[in-house]
Parts: sequence; C-alpha cells; structure tokens
Amino acid sequence: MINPSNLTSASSNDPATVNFMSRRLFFLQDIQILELFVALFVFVVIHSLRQKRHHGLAVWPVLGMLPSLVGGLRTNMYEWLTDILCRQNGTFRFKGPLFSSLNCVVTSDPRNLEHLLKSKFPNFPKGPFFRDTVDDLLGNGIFSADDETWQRQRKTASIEFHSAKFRQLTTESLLELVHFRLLPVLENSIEQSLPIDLQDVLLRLTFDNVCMIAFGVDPGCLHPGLPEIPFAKAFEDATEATVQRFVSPTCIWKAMRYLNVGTEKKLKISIKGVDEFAEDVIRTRKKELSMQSDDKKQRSDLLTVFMGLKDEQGQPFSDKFLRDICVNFILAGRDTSSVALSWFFWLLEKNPAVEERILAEICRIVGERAEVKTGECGSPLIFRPEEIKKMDYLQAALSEALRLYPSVPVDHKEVVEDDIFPDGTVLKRGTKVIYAIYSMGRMESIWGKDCKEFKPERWLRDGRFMSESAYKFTAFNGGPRLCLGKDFAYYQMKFAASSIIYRYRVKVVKNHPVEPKLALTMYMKHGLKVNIYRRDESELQRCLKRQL
Ligand code: HEM
Repeated sequence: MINPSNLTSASSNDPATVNFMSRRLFFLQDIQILELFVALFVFVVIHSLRQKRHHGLAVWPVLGMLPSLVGGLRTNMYEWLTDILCRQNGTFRFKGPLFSSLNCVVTSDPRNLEHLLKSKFPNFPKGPFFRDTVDDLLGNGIFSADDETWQRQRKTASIEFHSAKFRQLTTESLLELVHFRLLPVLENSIEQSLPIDLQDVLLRLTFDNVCMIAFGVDPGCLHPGLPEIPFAKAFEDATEATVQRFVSPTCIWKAMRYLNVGTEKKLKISIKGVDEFAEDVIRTRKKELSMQSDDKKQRSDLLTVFMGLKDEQGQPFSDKFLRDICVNFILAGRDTSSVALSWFFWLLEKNPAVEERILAEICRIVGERAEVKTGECGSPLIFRPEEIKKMDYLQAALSEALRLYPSVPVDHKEVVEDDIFPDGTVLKRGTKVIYAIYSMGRMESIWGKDCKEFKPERWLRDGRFMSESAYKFTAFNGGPRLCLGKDFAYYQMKFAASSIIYRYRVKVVKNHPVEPKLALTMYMKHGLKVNIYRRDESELQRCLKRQL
C-alpha cells in the first residue's frame, strides 16, 4: 500500500525516487486513459441504449422513460401525452424506471375504451395500485372502491339521484344559489368595478350545491365578500399532492410520507383540513337527526340515507366510511362542473359567434312565454326546468367545452387477468391502464380534421342536441361506472350559464394566463380572472324581437 505522505517527503533528486515517480506517473496516466476509455464506453452504451426508442420515446437505462415524463410535467403533461398518442395511433406502453410502479399502457382508442369500460368491465377494476395511491384522500369512497364496496355505494346513490325528491331538491337549491348568491356576487363586482376569479366563484357555487343536495348542509361559501374557505384550499392542495403520487415511483412517495417531507407533508396537512370539514358535517347531521322528532326524520339527503344503512356485520357505517362518502361526493360534485364551466366561459370569449347563438336560443325560448309575448314580462327572469331542457345549442356548447377540456383529464384501471385490447395491445395481469380522456378530444382519427376547433355544431342534428358514444366522448366515463351526476351536472351548468349569459358579458382580463393544473380534476392553474359587464336592455329587446 502506498502512503501518499511518503511521496511528498521523498527528495526529487533521488534516482530511485525519480524512477518510482516516473513509473507512478505512467501508472496515473494509465488510470486516466483507462478512466477515459471506461467513460467513453459508458457514454457509448448509454447513448446507444438511449437511442433505443420505444413507441417514439427515448428509453434510458435504469430510468426508463422517466426523463421524458419529467419533461412532459414541466410543460403541459396532457399535451405531451396527446402528442405521443397521436403519433402512436392511440396506444403506447410507458416504461418507468427499474423496479418502479410507473409501467403502464396509455390509450385513447375508443375501441379499447369500450372494451375496458363495458365489454370486459370485471377485468378492469380501479385496482389496488389506484386505491393505495388515493387512499389518504378518498379512502373507500365510490371513486376508489371496487366490487361489493363500490356496488353498495353505487346502488344507494343511484336510487337517490334518480328520485323525484332529488330532482326537486336540485331545482330548488340551484334557484336559491344562482339567483340569491351567484348573480348578487357578479352584480357586486360590476358595482365595485373589480375583476373576479370566475373559477373560484363557480367552485363556491358547486360546493354549496353539492353540500346542500348530498348532505343537507349549507356551507354558505358563495356570498358577496367571498369569505375565506379553509376547506377549499385544503381540498385543492390535497388533490394536487395526490396526483404527484401518480407520477412518482411508489417507493419514493412512500419514503417521503414516512419522513413527512415535500408534497407528502403538504398532503398530510391538507387532509387534516379536509377531514375536519367532513367530520363537522357528519357530527352536525347526527346531532340534528337525534334532536328531530320521528316524523321529521324523513330527510332524504345522501348522507342521511347512508347513516341509516348497515355494513356487512350489521353495524351502522363507521364515521370514517361516512367521511369517505362525503369527500368523494364533494370531489364528484364540486370540482367537475365548476372547472367545466370555467373552460366554457373562456372558450366563449374566444368564440363570440357561439355566444351570440346561445343568447339567440335563450331569447327564442324566453320569447315563448305568454307574458313576454304580451309584453308584460316582469323581472327577475328565472328559467324553468322545461326551458332549460330545450336549450340544445347551449348543451352542445357545454359538451364541446368538455370534449376539449374534460374535467377528469385522465383515468385509471388495472388488469385482473391477461387480456388483449381490440387494437392488439397485449395486457398482462396487473398492468396499469391509463385512458387519456383529454387526448381523445384532440385526435383527428376520432373527431376529424377540425378536432381542435370549438364547434358546438358538431353535436347538433337538425338543430337538436345528439349525444355521442361514451367511448368516443368519455368526459362522463362510460359503462357501469358512468357518471352518476351527468344529468344533474348538465342541468346545473345550463341553469348557471344561461342565467349569466342572458344578463352579462364575461370578459377575461387582458393577459391573464390560462393553463391547466396537474390535479385530479382540470382546474385552471391561475383561476379565471374576468370582468363582468351588464348586457344592454336594448340588446336583449332586439334579440327577443328577432326571435318572436
Ligand atoms: C361536468 C360535470 C361532471 C363531469 C365531467 C363528471 C365526470 C365523471 C367521471 C369521468 C367519472 C368517472 C370517474 C372514475 O371512475 O374515476 C364520474 C363519476 C362519478 N360522478 Fe361525475 N362528473 C360530473 C359531475 C358530477 C356531479 C355534479 C356529481 C354529483 C353530484 C357526480 C357524481 C359522480 C359519481 C357519484 C361518480 C362515481 C360513479 C361510479 O364510480 O360508479 N358527477 N364523473
């Protein structure tokens, strides 16, 4: 063993030392040359391996396609996916790093969607990976559950959602929320000449609404002055941090959770805020029920219905399970319709001709009222359910917004038994399948050359709205797990949108940046800052006269 201190202490004139040093120098040079060769070899190997492209994406040794994914995450992840899917005819296999959980098949092929959502539904549950990833936020709720646990919630909620009582409740709550809260908030912003964040306002509307219809409580978020809602912030942070888990190797986020650092720390804090709200709702509901006389115990909101049911052991559902039900329904009812409406209003401003057609349709429908025909129309004008139903062009425009900006941009399934997709993709048991709903709306092969254009007309046949196959337009999912709130969502969006459009012009603040946020639902990352302007009475009169 050579001690480096011996070298420095030796005299450089000593021939033995000179000899030793020159040999040492050659030795060092050898090492450098060797290192150079090794480095060159490694570079060539890595480079040649990197050149190995799979489905058009570079595959790196050990890291797989992770570097490409990181690149995608830094720009617009949904556009990145769309680019690859368009190049690969609708399906590709993502290779994650070695020993990671990120391997999956990504598809946007309608034939594959029909296969996994309907024809072979039992072979494609949400699966243990999805449940494990969303467990802290969604627990055993309807979005993450499979089999019995899912079926039970689906059946109970489905009976509730299709009841006449529910329809009446939704009509009444929307009328209250839109006319006595939403419109006054918009008026307030006009009077103060201040822009508002329309996405925030709509999230408040749908949050109050879902709490009223599903849990029988009124959180009162939508009020002039827009009070700070700690739950809302906690909920948004929690969905954002949960999505980070899907794009990180499982061992990494689990280690972060164990160490309570980074996004996992944020998730833990935000889930505490979410839990506090849900627990408060459950406590209040239980207290109210225990204080009500028997004849008043007929409340039929979803939470009360679940509180009256028993689990497999014949016991009432635990508070934890009731909490999961609450959180899942808030996610389903609050985030989806509000973000859809935000993208809709943004698209509308870019397409003034569409706005004109919607207004003309509203005027035509309003014009059919006897009191309008005789000129005795008093204000305020409140749309009736049968009038909302007739708004076909508005429904087409909302569907078109959802096609381009689906509220749930990607979704997830897991393969139970080996299978083959109709497009020939081989699926091994345990494979994760991502279906890219956002990308589906932007594929020429599905929607034609004008797929990127906002054209409500593509949804109309002889002026009537015509729905598309759920496996082509998958914004509401399809098969046995089709969105339970679809009809309610359309009613809510049409009622709110028509009430706004009839009275106001919505103008996005100049240079306000608009881009999607990476979360479970497609929030606008910076909200939607808008100015609201009242429509001229004369403009409405002209429009009404034209339609009469
Ligand atoms: C524009 C509005 C909406 C859109 C785009 C939408 C979309 C979706 C999608 C894509 C799913 C499937 C999620 C999954 O399985 O991972 C879903 C499921 C569901 N949605 Fe909606 N939704 C909307 C509004 C609503 C509303 C307002 C409610 C209720 C208040 C609701 C209740 C549900 C429920 C309960 C499920 C779970 C169905 C199941 O797994 O069996 N949705 N929705």
